[in-house]
Amino acid sequence: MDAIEVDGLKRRYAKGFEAVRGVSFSVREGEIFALLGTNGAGKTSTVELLEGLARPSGGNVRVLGFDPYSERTAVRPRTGVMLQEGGFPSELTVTETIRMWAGCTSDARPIGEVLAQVGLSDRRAQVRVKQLSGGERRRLDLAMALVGHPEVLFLDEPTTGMDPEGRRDTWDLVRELRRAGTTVLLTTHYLEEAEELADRLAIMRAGRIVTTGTPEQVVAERPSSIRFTLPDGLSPAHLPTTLPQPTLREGRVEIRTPQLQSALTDLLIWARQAGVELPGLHARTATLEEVFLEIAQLPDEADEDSQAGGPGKHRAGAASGGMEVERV
Ligand SMILES: Nc1ncnc2c1ncn2[C@@H]1O[C@H](COP(=O)(O)OP(=O)(O)OP(=O)(O)O)[C@@H](O)[C@H]1O
Repeated sequence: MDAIEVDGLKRRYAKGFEAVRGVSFSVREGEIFALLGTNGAGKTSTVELLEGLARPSGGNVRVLGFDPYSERTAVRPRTGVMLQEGGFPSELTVTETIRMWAGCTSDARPIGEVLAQVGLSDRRAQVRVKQLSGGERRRLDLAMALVGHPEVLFLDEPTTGMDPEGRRDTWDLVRELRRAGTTVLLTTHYLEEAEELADRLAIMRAGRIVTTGTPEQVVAERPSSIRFTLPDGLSPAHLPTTLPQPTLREGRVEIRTPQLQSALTDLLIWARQAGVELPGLHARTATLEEVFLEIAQLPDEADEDSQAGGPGKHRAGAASGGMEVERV
């Protein structure tokens, strides 16, 4: 059994707007899974269903084998939740806030231990919540999520507002939790965060998952690129015909290819045989940012087609592993 199982999940808000349109994925025990997507893609709407905060309008969710909405009492004590907005009483100190929360939690961990884990011990522990910086508030949010020994942890944009050091500390902490066997589902706008932490990830757009897999799998589905400056006296027509059609911009050649190794080999053999230097030669696989931007820039009208189930243009299905984007 996977720690989290999501199948055909839908969420419709008042006035019929469908924010989650049939999402399926699973998170294995002890895995870190990242949900990515532009603003409004449906990440929080999805995560709230997994947290049992609302009933899905379609599909199924299982967390540790239970329905988090109808079997909330079985699931809630075993999960930790870090919402986007903590909403703490601002007059309480850090210690008072966490003590209050620990009082509502069965089998709470020692407060000092949790505060030390998120870097809020010593003098910061006596500061009032209203005096905390944005990043410190996120640390307090995280501390609350960790009070009850969670087996599954939901982190909604955990490092928003943190400085680079705070972000690194949080990443280390999340990795430490994974080593201890905690399952983590996080949403983030930081692609670097997903690359650093996620064992697997999914990119959402307009209520659907467009692509999912390990970070390596997700980028491997996009073409790699080879770039160099066109040597004097040569035009793209001189390049080996086995290479994909190159583009030329301000003297730089770009070749986009799904077969990086073989294209690069062809290019280098040709260059050696022709006695040609390729200045500024640069070859690399796609980046998560490129994949993300490509998905984010899909035309808007495609959403309507996909919501209506119309054929053609953009078919971004509840993914099981592949890039499911088609454009005419
Ligand atoms: N309570 C609500 N009632 C109606 N529509 C809502 C409600 N909450 C969210 N939405 C809409 O649902 C869509 C998905 O929102 P959601 O907050 O899930 O996206 P998100 O991917 O988490 O975005 P962000 O990155 O900005 O947090 C958006 O169009 C949003 O306006």
